[in-house]
Parts: sequence; C-alpha cells; structure tokens
Amino acid sequence: MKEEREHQNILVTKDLAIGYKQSKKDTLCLLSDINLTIRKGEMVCLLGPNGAGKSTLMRTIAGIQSPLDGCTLVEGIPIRDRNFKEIAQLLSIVLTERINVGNLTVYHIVSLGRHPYTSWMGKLSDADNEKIKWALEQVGLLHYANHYINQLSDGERQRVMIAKALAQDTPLIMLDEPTAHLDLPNRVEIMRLLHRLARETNKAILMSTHELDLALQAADLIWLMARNQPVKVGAPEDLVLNGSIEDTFQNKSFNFDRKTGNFIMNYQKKQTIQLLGNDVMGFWTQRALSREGYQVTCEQVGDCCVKLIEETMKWEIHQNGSVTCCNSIQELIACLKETLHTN
Ligand SMILES: Nc1ncnc2c1ncn2[C@@H]1O[C@H](COP(=O)(O)OP(=O)(O)OP(=O)(O)O)[C@@H](O)[C@H]1O
Repeated sequence: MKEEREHQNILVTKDLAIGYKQSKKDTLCLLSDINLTIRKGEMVCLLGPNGAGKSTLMRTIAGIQSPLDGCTLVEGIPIRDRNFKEIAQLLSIVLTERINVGNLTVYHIVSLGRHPYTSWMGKLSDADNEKIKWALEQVGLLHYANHYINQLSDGERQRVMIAKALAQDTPLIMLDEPTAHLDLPNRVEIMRLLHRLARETNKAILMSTHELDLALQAADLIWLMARNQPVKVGAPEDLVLNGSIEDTFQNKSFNFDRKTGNFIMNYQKKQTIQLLGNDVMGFWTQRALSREGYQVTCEQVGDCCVKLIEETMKWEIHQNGSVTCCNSIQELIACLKETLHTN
C-alpha cells in the first residue's frame, strides 16, 4: 500500500533547506528538513503570512534558487544540476506578473510551452499543434486562439498562461499567486479550473496563494508555512479543526471563525443588545450591529431589544413598551444611535 502511494508521488522534497547565502560566512536559513510530497491529480495550496518563505520555497522547488541543503525530485528525477530544457520537461511555472506582450497572439504564447520539445528552430509538429489546441480547449479559449493577448481581460490572460503550462505537458505545474490581479468571479473560476485540471489530467498542481477562503474550499491539501516552524500539511478541514489555520494567522484585529472559514474583524464593544431572529437576516443584522460596537446576544439585557420581522423584512426596536419600525439596517443603526444615545 505504502509503495503504491509512493509510486503516485510526483513531487518529493528531500531534507530540503531553503534560504539565502549572504556572504561566505553568513547564511540565512529560513527552514530546513522540509520533506513534502504531492501525488498525481492533487492540488496543493501553499499558504502563510507575508515573509513566511513561500516564494523562497517555490523558487527552490522549481530549481530557480539553489537549496541550502537537500533536493527536490520530480517523478524521481532530482532537479539539481539539470539543464533548463530538462527542468522544463518536468515542471512548468505560471508567475504572478501581468503579461504584457501585446503583439503576440494567444496561440503563439501557448505554443511557447512546446519549446522544450522542439528543435532549435522551434518548428511545431502536428502533435505539438494538437497539444496546443487541447490546452486552449481545456481553459475554454480555443475561440480566442488568433486574438492578440492585449485584447484579453486579466482573467483570460491568466487562463492563457495556464494553457501554456498545460501545453508544456509537465507532471508538475507550479503557480505563484495565480489569482492575484483578478476579481472574485475570476478568482473562483481559476481555482475551479485548476482543481478540475488536477483531477482530469492527473498532474500535480502546487500554487502559492493568499486566498485563504478559496484555498480552504478548493485545495486537496494545504501546506501551511510560518516563519521558523515546520510546514504543516493536511486537508484544509483538518487544519481548521486542529487550530493550525487560526494559530498561523493569529492577529488581535480579527478572529478566524472555524464554523465559516472566514476572518471576522474585532470591534471594540461598547454595549450589549438583544437580537431576536436568526437565519440570513439575523446574520447580516448581527454583522452590522457588531461593526457599530454592539455585543449581540439572544438573552434579555436591559430594556432594549431588536426584533427581526422576516416576512416583511423589517426591523423593530422594542424599548420600554414602545416600538420603532425600521425598513433597512441603515435605518436601524441610525434609530439605535438616537434611542440609546451612542455614537
Ligand atoms: N534575496 C534575498 N536575500 C535575503 N533574504 C531574502 C531574499 N529574498 C527574501 N528574503 C527574506 O526571506 C524571507 C521570506 O521571504 P519570501 O519572499 O520567501 O516570503 P513570502 O512568504 O513569499 O512572502 P510574501 O507573502 O510577502 O510574498 C523574508 O524575511 C525576506 O526578507
């Protein structure tokens, strides 16, 4: 069983140490004894706060930066001492930078992925052209093949770069913050695309990202990095349940909500107020009240209470036998300020 699982390994880091040689005597070792694996068809998200060492780890795995110790193997082949062409047949990299090559067509850019396989003249064979079309089809951009890259949106450009990596046909695809410049729908789309590609192509996908919420939903495994601590590895849900996510991103300005996987801002509370009603309307009302500095409870406190009327989507403030009806959360907050004389 163990042998079978090892057979599935695409990426293995073996006693890897990462960091920077600053002078002959001086070395900054960010982390050592890194032993990590990614198996066929797995999508792994590398998460961690700024400065944890994510880029350094990604660069070292990809052979762009030398390890201080140890090595990385892709399909059992050590990256160290391989030439550019050999590495390009083992792993492809999609970088964060916005692509600005206006006079190249989408097809041309994706065809660059075939360079590790073509002769020095770069002539594409029929099989290369088939691979390029397949890659474009996978990312849903075949119909844009003859468009210039500057005619595309940021989300589409990112999909072009993923197609280039697919055309390169490597067992491992690495992406450095692939959703960095995208709006929410495109961020979700790219994550869904990468997850599907890992499953359907059986490739291993490793991406560094700051998108905690999306990573928690889409990744098969999370590698969680924090400065001077061993990388924590696990299914997203395990890392939430065992408190690792919370510990890594601990901050006094916000709390990690294990129930929803979201961060919730901490506001200074000045008053406690009773809120009657739950569900969606209750959730958003509680968020607004919390932002205004109210500690919300379902217990009776004082003589004031907010009651939700879900059928009509109205809010009632009950105080000392009188009722004030509000038509929106904005109105509710204004009325509460007047009623309770808070600012
Ligand atoms: N060329 C370098 N020489 C020396 N130290 C470096 C060099 N590049 C980065 N570092 C240091 O290594 C540490 C990790 O940096 P790295 O860029 O890998 O972190 P990161 O997790 O990718 O951060 P971010 O999320 O901000 O991109 C930082 O303290 C950084 O200052």
